Amino acid sequence: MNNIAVIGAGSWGTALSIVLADNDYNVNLWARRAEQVNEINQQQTNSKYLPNITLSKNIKAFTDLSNALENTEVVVLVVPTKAIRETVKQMIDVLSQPVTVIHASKGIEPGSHKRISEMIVEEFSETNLLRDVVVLSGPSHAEEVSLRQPTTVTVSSEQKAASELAQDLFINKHFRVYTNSDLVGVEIGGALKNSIALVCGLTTGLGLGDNTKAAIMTRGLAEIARVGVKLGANPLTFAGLSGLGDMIVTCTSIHSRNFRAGKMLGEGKSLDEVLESMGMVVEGIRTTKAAHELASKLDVDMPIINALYAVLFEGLHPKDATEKLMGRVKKHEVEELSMKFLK
Ligand SMILES: NC(=O)C1=CN([C@@H]2O[C@H](COP(=O)(O)OP(=O)(O)OC[C@H]3O[C@@H](n4cnc5c(N)ncnc54)[C@H](O)[C@@H]3O)[C@@H](O)[C@H]2O)C=CC1
Ligand SMILES: O=C(CO)COP(=O)(O)O
Repeated sequence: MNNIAVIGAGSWGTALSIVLADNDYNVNLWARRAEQVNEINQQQTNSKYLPNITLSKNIKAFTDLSNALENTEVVVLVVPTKAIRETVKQMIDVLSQPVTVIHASKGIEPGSHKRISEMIVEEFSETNLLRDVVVLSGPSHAEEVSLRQPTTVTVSSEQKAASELAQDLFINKHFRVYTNSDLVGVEIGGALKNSIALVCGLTTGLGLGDNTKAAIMTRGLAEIARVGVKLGANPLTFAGLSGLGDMIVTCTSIHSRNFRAGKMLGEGKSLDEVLESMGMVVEGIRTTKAAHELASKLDVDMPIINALYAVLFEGLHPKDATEKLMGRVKKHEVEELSMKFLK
């Protein structure tokens, strides 16, 4: 198998294409806009998403999905969470062979509270076109992966062989890939850290410092672990690359769109102004809706996520949200967590 389709030519789809091309695969990269496809094929650049990076000639771009999916057994799906279902539907319309789908998106669907692998399986359910579904997640900003800086990620699937296949496809001397059998934990950690990065950005925008950021990251991870364990995740996954690792990178990196969006909100910009100026997906906004609903449905204590929801969608001022969080009733730290895990 030499052809791999990468569906979604934003920053992350393009960076993953670079890894696969470095590993000698022919990459069929699908993008929606013809000018972007022409730029990739003629100039070997994708300047809106990864400026100053030259792409390998092994990466060929297509606007036609059926051309991109031709002769491929593996599809790497990297569109924003809100586009997962419609993109999978379009893939099903043109696929003539079963495929393994490796998704690398991070989010949860509001309303259904489905993880991305669940949405993919649901959309394929009436067909015999899905072999396996795998998630690839971890601390990995596209900007640094495209510069071949040392990066580590996790792949997870309900099928061990499928996660090992994904590991073999992507691993190289710059990009180290671990397997983890906890699909729920890997997807939940990757999705919810985006909300926590928005909060870290918000407090930074308010002029607060590193103590506050460390508090949000640590207590945010406790919230993620609580809801993840209720959904069946292994608590140890949250101490790994797709949990703590991704929390650190997203809450501290200048590359994080979620952190940058939160910072602008903290500085007083409106949500609409922020989203307009980003021009790239800020997954944490939509995922916060889903997480807020999940917390209430599963009766899980998620004070930081709920405060963020109130700031984003109910007009609560971030300063009032901070005061509210700090004025909560006294709690134990470790006992509280371990009790929940043991339940
Ligand atoms: N950028 C990064 O460093 C990383 C991103 N991710 C995740 O990867 C996913 C994609 O993110 P990026 O590539 O960064 O986003 P991006 O904003 O750079 O690009 C998004 C791409 O999706 C396309 N798109 C937007 N709406 C679409 C639709 N309705 N149908 C089909 N395509 C559509 C856009 O044209 C664009 O090519 C997100 O879930 C993100 O959380 C995960 C790890 C790292
Ligand atoms: O998931 C990411 C890095 O691992 C990307 O985070 P942002 O979407 O906030 O840039």
